[in-house]
Amino acid sequence: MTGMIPFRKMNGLGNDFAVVDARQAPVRPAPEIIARLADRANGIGFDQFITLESTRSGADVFMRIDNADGGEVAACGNATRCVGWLVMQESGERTALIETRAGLLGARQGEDTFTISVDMGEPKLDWRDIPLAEAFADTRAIELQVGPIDAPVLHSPSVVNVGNPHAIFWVDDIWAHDLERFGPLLENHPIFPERANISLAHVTADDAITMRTWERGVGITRACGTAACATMVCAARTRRTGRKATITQPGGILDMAWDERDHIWMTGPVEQEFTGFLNPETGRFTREAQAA
Ligand SMILES: N[C@@H](CCC[C@H](N)C(=O)O)C(=O)O
Repeated sequence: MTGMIPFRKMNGLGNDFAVVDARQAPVRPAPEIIARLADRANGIGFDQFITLESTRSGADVFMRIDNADGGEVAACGNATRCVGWLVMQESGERTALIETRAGLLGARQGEDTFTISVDMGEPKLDWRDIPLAEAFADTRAIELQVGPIDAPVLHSPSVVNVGNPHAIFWVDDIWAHDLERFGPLLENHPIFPERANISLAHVTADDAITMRTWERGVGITRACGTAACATMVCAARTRRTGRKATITQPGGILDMAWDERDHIWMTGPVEQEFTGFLNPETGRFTREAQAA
């Protein structure tokens, strides 16, 4: 029987996480306990549950990621920055190497302690890797639409996998569409056998994009790091922008670049909110203190 264990609440641009340390003793709450803890009315309230585990890969830490619905996923950009920051706090170094199910990700301190850059690796562009349920030779714009066949309200998204699957719909106004309604329909569309994160993106300049995201397994988020990575790649691939852009989401701004080695770089803030204790078997929790 496990007792109460410490957690810390963190966020990157308002995309928030409960982070637990399982490097000394295993911690693996059941999906329904994670969903209960994620609940904003009665639980801690978060988008992802992050577990730090030990690893023999040579990385500093393995980061396990569970969505608010309790489903495990391979990638989370904003949490990678938070975990990078935590590792750097522990080690006193200015870099960190984080193992995820999507690969090894390098993080480094930015212009101040609370700004972290992460190398999110290479995008996967082939339809089989996204994955899609049917073949599309060109994933810059796939046949998928919402609304009447002759006057769709959303159509022809760009799709990409940046450790997790994303579809980006290009629009003129990210607030003109009912993402709360279309998000769950598109997330669960049969074209996406592993479901997908769904974003609306508006290119405002050659180096600036505004966007918002319906996250798979979560819903509307204030920010999504991997969605920003996906949007950078898709915007550059479709020649809507160059290979560097600021991406503005409701929670704030990320600096993005898709470099000449095909790696995606994301730079943005991390924040510690408070600490507490939780019981991973029962979902009971207490909130302890405001983080310094
Ligand atoms: N918030 C994340 C993405 C988390 C995972 C996503 N919901 C999925 O199911 O793939 C980010 O910052 O990237």
